[in-house]
Amino acid sequence: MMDIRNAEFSYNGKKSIFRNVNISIERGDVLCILGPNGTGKSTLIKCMSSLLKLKSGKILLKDKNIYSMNNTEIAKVMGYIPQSNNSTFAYSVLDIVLMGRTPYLSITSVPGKNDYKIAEEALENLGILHLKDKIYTEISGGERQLVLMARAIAQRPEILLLDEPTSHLDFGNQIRTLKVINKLSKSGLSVVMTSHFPDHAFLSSNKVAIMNQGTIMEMGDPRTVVTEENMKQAYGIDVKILDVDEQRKACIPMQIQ
Ligand SMILES: Nc1ncnc2c1ncn2[C@@H]1O[C@H](COP(=O)(O)OP(=O)(O)OP(=O)(O)O)[C@@H](O)[C@H]1O
Repeated sequence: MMDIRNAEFSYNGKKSIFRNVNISIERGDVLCILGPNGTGKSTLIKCMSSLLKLKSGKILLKDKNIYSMNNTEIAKVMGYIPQSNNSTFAYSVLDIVLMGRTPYLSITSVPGKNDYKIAEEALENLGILHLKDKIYTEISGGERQLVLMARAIAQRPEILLLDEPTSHLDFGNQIRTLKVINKLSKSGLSVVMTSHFPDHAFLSSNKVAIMNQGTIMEMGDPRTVVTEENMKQAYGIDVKILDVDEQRKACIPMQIQ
């Protein structure tokens, strides 16, 4: 679905934010990118979305160089939700979600019955159909995050890039969002998300990458990558990884002195 080969990026042409990044994302993969503040997770996701151009290396989306594709071509395959979610215009929630259908409309056409159905289904899946007539700028930050997720789902992409999708969400909505990601990945959607919560890697991902000091420190199955040693190396803190049950693990910070 997506291949990142030997990627290097720099904002000013001099100091690299990251280098030697190699990632392969298959159909149905959920890749969770962990790592300390400022290590380049959002920058990498922006490169994957084509918003930022690599200094060197390649990003292939379904075997095509992403930088040779136009926006509509990309939008038919990829959804991207950035970290910040501001809007200046007083659109309704339903209008915002309908924007996800734009790649499928011609310049002169308006959304049809089927587009409304898809948009309402996306809102319902995330448990926020009741917000559909509210004004986007008048709902909470967490609700906005869910609305943008609904918009990306309504876009029916094959790969979804989510920059900290749970950062503004309450505990219930964090779990609900991870469940939706799980469900969508089972039907073939590939997801790349950044997170500050190692537990989310256990809950939702089949792959995890730890970004540290400008490169991918380790990548693979969450159980082998999210270890006490790697958490210490990446974040400089002691944690205990506990078996919660046979299926699940939890990453618990050690006592704060
Ligand atoms: N527009 C920009 N111009 C120059 N440098 C930038 C720009 N945006 C980010 N950076 C720098 O790039 C580095 C990586 O930032 P980035 O936002 O990708 O990190 P991150 O891992 O996503 O951090 P966080 O977890 O805090 O969101 C930081 O040192 C940051 O200061």
